[in-house]
Formats: sequence, C-alpha cells, structure tokens
Amino acid sequence: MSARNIARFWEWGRKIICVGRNYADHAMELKNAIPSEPVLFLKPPSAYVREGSPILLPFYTSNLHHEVELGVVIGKAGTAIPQSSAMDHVAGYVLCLDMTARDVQDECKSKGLPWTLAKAFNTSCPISDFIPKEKIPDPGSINLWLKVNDIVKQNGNTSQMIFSIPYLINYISEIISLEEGDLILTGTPKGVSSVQEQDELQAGIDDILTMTFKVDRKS
Ligand SMILES: O=C(O)/C=C/C(=O)CC(=O)C(=O)O
Ligand SMILES: [Mg+2]
Repeated sequence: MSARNIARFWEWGRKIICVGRNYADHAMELKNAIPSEPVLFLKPPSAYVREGSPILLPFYTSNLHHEVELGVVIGKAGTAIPQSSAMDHVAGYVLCLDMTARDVQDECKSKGLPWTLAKAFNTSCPISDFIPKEKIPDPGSINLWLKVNDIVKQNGNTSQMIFSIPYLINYISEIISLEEGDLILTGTPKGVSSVQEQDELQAGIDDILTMTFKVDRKS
C-alpha cells in the first residue's frame, strides 16, 4: 500500500474547521462586534474544490460571497495543544476561499439557526495547491489578495488577525481534537463581495502562489 501524501490532504476526508470574524475590518464591514473568543464553524470534506473545476452557485442563494483566507494544514494530531508547540503540528498551508451564501447566512442569523446551508455546500471551499511549511516562514505576516474579473476586492495581511495561528490551534484543539489532514481556515479580511455565474476569481499569497476559479451554475 502506498503511503498517504499530506500534499493531497483534501483526499483524506478530514475536518475543515473555519474561524469567523478574525479580522476586525471584516467583522465591522458586516456590522458584527469584534469577538473576544474565536467564532468556529465546520465545512464537510465535500466542500473542497480544486482548480480546473468550478465553484457551483447553490440554487437557493442570490448573494454568493467570496472570502479569501489562509488555510493551515495539520500534520500531527493533538488535543489541548499548547501555543508554545502549536506550530510543530502544522504541515503547511493552502490558500482557500470560504464561499458564503450571505443572504442565507443573514436569514440563519436572524432566526438563530446554524450556518450550514450558507457555508457548507458542495464547492464552498476552493483550495490551492499545498504549500509546505518551509515556504512560509512567518504565516503571521503575509499578504492575501483576491480579484473578481481582474478587479481587486480583497487585499489584507495575516498580521491583522485578531487570534494568531498558535492561539487558534490551542483554542480549537481544547474542544475538537486535531488530526493529520485537518484544515483550519483562519478568517477573511475586509472586501467580501457578491459573485455571479461566469465570474472569474483569482487569489494569491504574496509572490508565493496564485489560483483561479470560475463560478458556474449546476447543470
Ligand atoms: O457574522 C457574520 O455576519 C459573518 C461571519 C462570517 O462569515 C465569518 C467568516 O467566515 C470570516 O470572517 O471569515
Ligand atoms: Mg470565512
């Protein structure tokens, strides 16, 4: 049997744990309070989509938003991982989009319902190629950007995160044990906006990597 390859972690069917409202400028653009503790939600592995396949518009939304985020790929399992050793559990990174049906999320929020329909649908988590940890020596200080049809919509720096990567790994693993192949989405900076069928989304991390996805409707 061939050994599993962490560079193809999305094939392993592990957890996708998402952090929300982790950038003050994004929390404020959606008129949310700045959180005093991380806001967590989950996506299933069926949310993954890779370059070459489209992001599919769910039939029940008319306001699908992009959110560009740094994804942290877990390489070593742990529970209640101390902040001091948190980075030893990181195998690498991916650039991610947390696609969000904003109108559905607003309705869920107003009714006190979970965000599953808004955040966890098929293709709601486009990801780049795997970036080995050594390629990003300081993940707490990198630029993330996103363009829609060549127009810049998001341009932020991970130094703006309210909760750092070691803090998040400690906080999450106290509640949900982390396994090899899990992915943590670390939240989005400001500039989220609506996308339409046939739009082209391009996103990147500094000069490290870019990725491109088309938006389509399920045929
Ligand atoms: O509370 C809201 O209105 C929206 C929150 C989010 O969608 C949170 C995120 O996913 C994020 O900040 O990245
Ligand atoms: Mg998000």
